[in-house]
Amino acid sequence: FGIVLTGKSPSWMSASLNPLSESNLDGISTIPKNGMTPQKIDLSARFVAISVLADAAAAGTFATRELEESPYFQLLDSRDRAFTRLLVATVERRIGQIDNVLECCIEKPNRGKHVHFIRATLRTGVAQLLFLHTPPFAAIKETVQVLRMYPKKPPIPEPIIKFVNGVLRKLSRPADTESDGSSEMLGEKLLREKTSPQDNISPWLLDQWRDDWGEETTELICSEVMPSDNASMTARIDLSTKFSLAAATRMKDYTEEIMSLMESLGGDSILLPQFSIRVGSSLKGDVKLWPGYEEGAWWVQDSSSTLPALVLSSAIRDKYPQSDLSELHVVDMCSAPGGKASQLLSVGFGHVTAIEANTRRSRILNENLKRLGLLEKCQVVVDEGQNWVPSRLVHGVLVDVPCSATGTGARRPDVFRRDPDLKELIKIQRTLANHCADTILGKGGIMVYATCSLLREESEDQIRTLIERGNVETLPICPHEVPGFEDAIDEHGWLRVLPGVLEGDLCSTDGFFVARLVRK
Ligand SMILES: C[S@@+](CC[C@H](N)C(=O)[O-])C[C@H]1O[C@@H](n2cnc3c(N)ncnc32)[C@H](O)[C@@H]1O
Repeated sequence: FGIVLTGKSPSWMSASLNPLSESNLDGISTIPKNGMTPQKIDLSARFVAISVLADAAAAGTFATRELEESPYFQLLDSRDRAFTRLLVATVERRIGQIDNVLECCIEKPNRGKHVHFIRATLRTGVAQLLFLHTPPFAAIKETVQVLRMYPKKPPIPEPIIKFVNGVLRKLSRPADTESDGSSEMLGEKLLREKTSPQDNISPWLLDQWRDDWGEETTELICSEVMPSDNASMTARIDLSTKFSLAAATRMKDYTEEIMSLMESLGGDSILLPQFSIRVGSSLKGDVKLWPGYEEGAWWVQDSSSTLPALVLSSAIRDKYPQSDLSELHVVDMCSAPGGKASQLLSVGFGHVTAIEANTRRSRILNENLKRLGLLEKCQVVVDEGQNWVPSRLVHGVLVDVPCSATGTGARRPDVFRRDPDLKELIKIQRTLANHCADTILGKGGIMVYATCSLLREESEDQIRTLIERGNVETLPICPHEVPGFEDAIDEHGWLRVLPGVLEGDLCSTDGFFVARLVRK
């Protein structure tokens, strides 16, 4: 795929060069304007990965977040997209170890104009050599070639290109030859001797985990979310169906419907204990192209993320046994992209108010509910939750507060490198939780507070403070309500899911916290 860019020092990401616009596609064959020499860009997966990594590093953001929005990424075919995603995710997941290996063999790091692009190229090269096990010849040649495609002026000088080539070649050479003739690459030896998977997690976060959960459990969490071998990072995708919550709360036996959906998703998908489906490796690529997506048969939702709606629904059914769920009003506070709202709607609540502060995310929420055929019964409110007051107090509230998202790091490695404004997050979490308990929930109503955080400060500590205010108390979660997660119930009757701690298939699930309360 060759694109000819014309003009002065173009920022390859700039809106004026949006490659999706007709004029730029025409530009592939246009004669250079302003007498500038056209630059030919080989739009390969490696080029896109390196460019997005370099731009993200320059902007202080994360490439895994920016990638899908990149106009050049959208021009790649689906195979190249998958490889680009893999390259970017591997670099960002392993960035601490990659940089430590590079530090061992670069005496004077480049600090010039091209610093971000060069660093991104080196990191992408090392990621392929040491974590993706790409044959060294291809990994080095194709990666170094990207430096010659640098899309801005001035081009990267040839001596620098040779230097990058030299570093990657050095790392790929045998370190020592064993007596049996086998040898490991220098890069592999450095990786083994000088780095540890924990180098990829911010030290403040590791310290906090040690304080919160102790050394042994922190080791378990780390080995699950950052295994020493990249090969064990299998892509785990769990789906919820419209039948899952009703089946898990034993409202109706939907086994047949769920099994038939599983079959359509490939013979290697498995049923999780709370009726999520974990898809097998036979399903690849864009989830939007998988069977049943268009028809709204399922949505992507991690199995631990299904727990808040599960324990809310089961308590409301116990509390109001005579009522039809369609008569009850529940609020889904902090709703986008709508996984939990979809569960509540699919189980039959007749009146669900979904509140979301972020306009862009509320559009995604709307689209998701529409695709699933659930929008009709849902009132979507785009506002800060603390401003919303119901005309009548409601029967249930699920408040899934914004948080550090540290429980989702196995899938979104950037959360382990971010430095979130915890003070601000804790403040908004408290404001939202207090507002739900004081102003939204009726007497005897059920409230569920949830975070996908691995920090007590955002979870257990918040619930303690909320209970101390006096108008809510814990309604303990019982083992029979949370199939597969029984061992995650703590001494208070709250659910604390830590990656790597549960047995079997649920061992790899996201970290989550769920507390259920009742309004006094
Ligand atoms: C953890 S996510 C929610 C996930 C969602 N419950 C689901 O299951 O798909 C938190 C959401 O809260 C939203 N948010 C942040 N502050 C908010 C506020 N003050 N009021 C309402 N929503 C807020 C964020 O935009 C984000 O979409």
